[in-house]
Amino acid sequence: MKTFFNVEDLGNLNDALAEAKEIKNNRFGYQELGKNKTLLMIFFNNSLRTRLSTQKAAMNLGVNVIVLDVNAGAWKLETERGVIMDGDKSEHLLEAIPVMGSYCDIIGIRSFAGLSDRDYDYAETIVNQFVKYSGRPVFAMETSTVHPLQAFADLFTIEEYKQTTRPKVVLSWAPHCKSLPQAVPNSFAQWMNAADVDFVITHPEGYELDPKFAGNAKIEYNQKKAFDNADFIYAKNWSCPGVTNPADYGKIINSDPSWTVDTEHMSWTNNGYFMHCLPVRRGLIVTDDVIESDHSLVIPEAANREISAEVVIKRMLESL
Ligand SMILES: CCC[C@H](NC(C)=O)C(=O)O
Ligand SMILES: NC(=O)OP(=O)(O)O
Repeated sequence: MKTFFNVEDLGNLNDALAEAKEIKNNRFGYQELGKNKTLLMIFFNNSLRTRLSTQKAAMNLGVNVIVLDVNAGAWKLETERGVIMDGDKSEHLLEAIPVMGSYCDIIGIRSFAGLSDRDYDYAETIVNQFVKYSGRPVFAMETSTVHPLQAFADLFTIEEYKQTTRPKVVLSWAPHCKSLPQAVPNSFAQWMNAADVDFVITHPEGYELDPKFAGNAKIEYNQKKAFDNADFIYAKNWSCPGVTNPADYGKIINSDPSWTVDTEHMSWTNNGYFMHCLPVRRGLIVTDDVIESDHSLVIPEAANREISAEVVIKRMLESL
């Protein structure tokens, strides 16, 4: 596996979920694979779960880990070609990338969407240069448009907790005070569409996800109807994806607090579980009672990030 950005990169999804279950019970069983191998984790943005779980996963596999926070210690990087570098950027990405690639065997990268230029973000301009110029396998640790390690862990968690063969899973928008990327909902939708679940997306008008990710999912603009009889509620904020109105890309076009998930919302479900990728802003996305309830899965969901990362790194090691 040379890149991990989309669900299809794992091949058969049921096989990948079975491998995750096996690794969860035997996470130290493959340490020979990582002997004398190095993972370079590159962060252009903050992280808690991804930073810790991916390092842990690599260490489980016997892999050496280097973590680089590009904006804290490295040279400020120019990402555009054809510019005269007489500003505050000392190094160009096109030198930095192959240099970084020379120190490692596998690269993980986090580079969030800028949320100002939709074409630039949705072309994955930054990350695709790492794929092209590093000479190494590259996996996403949340890029402009995807967060597959999160979605893999989310689906694995649903498989662990589902009470029926084909559960109803609802991706619900919720309000936020900042413009957030679409990467998490994009990947969640992509992976749910590939899984054996009854998938519904609910959000105010104008927040339609890119069709590349929303696929054939049912879109329900009435949140209460969407929650009806749901088994899993996956709450997340995202800024306007610019699908219905490109001029609104990256903007907050709705702040309606009635979309905040509270106990009444959860009463509409089939005694459903609450999920969120974290970090979460209580009082905006979800109330304290819901996220602290015995049907909140946010902690086991975060713990499963170690497992999704270990499957991906293991597969990349096996293909070196
Ligand atoms: C895992 C989530 C990362 C990011 N969240 C924030 C707060 O920037 C997002 O919404 O994409
Ligand atoms: N869910 C997730 O990726 O969390 P971090 O942004 O803290 O890594």
